[in-house]
Amino acid sequence: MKAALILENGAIFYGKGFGSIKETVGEVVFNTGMTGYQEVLTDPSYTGQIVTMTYPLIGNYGINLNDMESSSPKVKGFIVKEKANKPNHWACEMELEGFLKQHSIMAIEGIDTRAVTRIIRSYGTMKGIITVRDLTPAQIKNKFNSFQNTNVVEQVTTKEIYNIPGNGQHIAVLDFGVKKSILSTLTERGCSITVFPAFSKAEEILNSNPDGILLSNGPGDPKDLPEILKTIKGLIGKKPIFGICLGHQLLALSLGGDTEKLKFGHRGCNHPVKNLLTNKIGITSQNHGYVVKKDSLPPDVLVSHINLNDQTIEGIRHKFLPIFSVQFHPEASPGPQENAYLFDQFIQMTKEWKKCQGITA
Ligand SMILES: NC(=O)CC[C@H](N)C(=O)O
Repeated sequence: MKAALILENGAIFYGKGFGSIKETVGEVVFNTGMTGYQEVLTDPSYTGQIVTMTYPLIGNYGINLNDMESSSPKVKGFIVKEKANKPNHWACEMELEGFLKQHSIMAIEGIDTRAVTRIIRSYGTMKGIITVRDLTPAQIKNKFNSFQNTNVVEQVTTKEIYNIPGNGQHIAVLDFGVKKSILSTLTERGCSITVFPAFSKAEEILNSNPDGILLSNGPGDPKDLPEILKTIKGLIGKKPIFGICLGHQLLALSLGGDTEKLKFGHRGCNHPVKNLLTNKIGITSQNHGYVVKKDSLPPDVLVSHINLNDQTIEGIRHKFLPIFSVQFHPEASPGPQENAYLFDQFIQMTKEWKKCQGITA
């Protein structure tokens, strides 16, 4: 069925609708990964966003239940150049189209996604509509005006506390839309995990007596979450803390720093990041539209990592407290796994902290 992608700057691209045919509006962002579309679709941090993949062939290895980053796709829409109709992979359990249909996600194929990307790179991230109707200019304007990407963390956080057993360190994960691979990376290291809803109080989290606290990734603007900042302020100095992506941004805000929106964000699998403490460069997986503002951090917090493409802040570390965070995704999925050492550092930090507290590990 003929469908159109309408961008906020007036550009219209025509293609073919697939998945669940229904109108959708969201923030259009591009991802430059050559593979990993399933992890992208199911990463809760994309809630409210229409994702366009720059790589021109999507769906060629199908969908498998192992690579889900959450129980269902979270994107608001999906834009591809060519949808592969006959996936081929030993692990393939389903086709992309059926998967999107099953979960009511509208997608469009036949779009020059690199042209869309060039528009976003020039004008900045903007809203978009995927539709099969002929909308009038007034209808388009209305659709754009009525879409705001707010209250997204509450859509994806767990409603209930739950535990994942393990024999190692006890980690409390504050779930702002946590990716499954963050939990599995901790599980692989033997951790016992308690996952808390995003709006839990600091007291509740501390009462579970964790060895460390992980602030997860998640969708939306960190400044929309003042309640969570209050919680994090109540955790700082009490336990070791590790923040990832939204968790990193929230941590920076809680420590007195500031965040801002990037022109078009970082989403892909090959962003070079320099660890300023070791001088080593890692290739990282990324998905973020906001960033910690340069020179906004208080004197007791240092910048530990920077992005070598645009020199933005990619990691911070407290000078005295066992607290650090990164903007990129050390759990990868999709992307290179060479940054998983950060999980080991965090676990080591929780052990040392315990010793300093005079508690035998
Ligand atoms: N992956 C994430 O946690 C994203 C963080 C935040 N929503 C951003 O876009 O910057």
